[in-house]
Amino acid sequence: MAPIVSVQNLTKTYGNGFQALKGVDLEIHEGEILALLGPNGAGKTTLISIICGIVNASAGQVLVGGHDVVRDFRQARSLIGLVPQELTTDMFETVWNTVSFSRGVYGKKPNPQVIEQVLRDLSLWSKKDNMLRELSGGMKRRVLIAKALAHEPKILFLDEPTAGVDVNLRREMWQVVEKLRANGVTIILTTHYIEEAEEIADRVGVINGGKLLLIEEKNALMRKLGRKQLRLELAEPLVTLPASLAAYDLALSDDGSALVHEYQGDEGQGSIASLLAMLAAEDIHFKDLSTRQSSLEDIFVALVAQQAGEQA
Ligand SMILES: Nc1ncnc2c1ncn2[C@@H]1O[C@H](COP(=O)(O)OP(=O)(O)OP(=O)(O)O)[C@@H](O)[C@H]1O
Repeated sequence: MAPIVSVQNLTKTYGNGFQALKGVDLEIHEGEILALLGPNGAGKTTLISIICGIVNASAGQVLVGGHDVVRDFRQARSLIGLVPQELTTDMFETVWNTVSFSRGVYGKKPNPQVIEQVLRDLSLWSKKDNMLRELSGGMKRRVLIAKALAHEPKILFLDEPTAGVDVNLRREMWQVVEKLRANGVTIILTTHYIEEAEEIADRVGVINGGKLLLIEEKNALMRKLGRKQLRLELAEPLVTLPASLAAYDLALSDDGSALVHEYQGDEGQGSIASLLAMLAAEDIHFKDLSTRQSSLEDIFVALVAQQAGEQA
C-alpha cells in the first residue's frame, strides 16, 4: 500500500542560515501511530510544519495522500488535522462555535452531526455551550484536538499533546488517540515523554540534529536494542568470580554480594539456563533474583549520545 505521507530528502535552512533539517526521508503508513522523539531543537516541529504546509522546505518533496504539499496545497491540507501546543483562539467564544468554525476554514460544509460526534468522542459534549475561558486546562487541550478533527482529516498531527498535563489526563489523551486510530485515523505525535511513545506508538522515529536517526517498529526496536539485566543476590558473598564463569557477561557487585548478568533481549533464555546450571555446579547459591529490561528511554539516550560522539 502506498504510504499516506511520503517525505523525500527534505532539507530546511532557515533565513538566518540555520539548517534545521538535513535530508529527511520518511514514509508514514495509513492507520499507524508514529511517535517522533527528539530532544529540544531536534527539528520535529519543523518537519511537521513542512508536512502540514505551514513552513516551506528548502529542498525535497512531501506528498500527502499523493498530493504535493506545495503544488496541491488545498487537497493535501484538507487531509490533515494539526493539534498545536497552545490554544490561540478567542477565549470568549463557545466550544461549539470554535470547533464549528474550524471545519469551515477547510471549506467543508457545516455538518452539526460531525461536530456533535467529535465533541462526544472527546467528552466535551456537556461543555459545548461554555466559553473556552471557563474550561480547565485539560479540556482546552481536548478543544484543540476537536478543532483539528472538525473537518474529518485522515491524518492527525499532535505536537507535544501531553506536555505539562497531569498523569490522569495523559492517560485520557492516550485513550482518545487509541479511539481515533480505531476509527482509521493515522496519528503522528511528537513527544519528549518516552514512556508515551513506549505505551502507544506502533513505530518510533528518533530525530536529532535535523536527521532521522532511525525509524522502526517499537517492538522490534525494543527487541533489537533493548538490553536485559539479571541480578542475583548471593547467599554468601564472593571475593572473585570463578574462572568457569568467564564466558558469561557477568559482573560482581563491589561488596561481592550480587552477580549481574547483562544480555541482549532476544538471546536470553539459553544463556540464563546454562548460567544458572553453572552456578549450581560451582556451589554458588542465591537468595533472590530480579530482572530489568532497558527501556526505550535507555535506547534513546544511547542513540543521541552516540550521534553526539560521532559529530565531536
Ligand atoms: N524561524 C526560525 N528561524 C531560525 N531558526 C529556527 C526557526 N524555527 C526553528 N529554528 C531552529 O531550528 C531548530 C529546530 O527547531 P524545531 O522547533 O523544529 O525543533 P523541535 O525538535 O520541535 O524542538 P522542541 O522539542 O524544543 O519543540 C532549532 O535549533 C530552532 O532554534
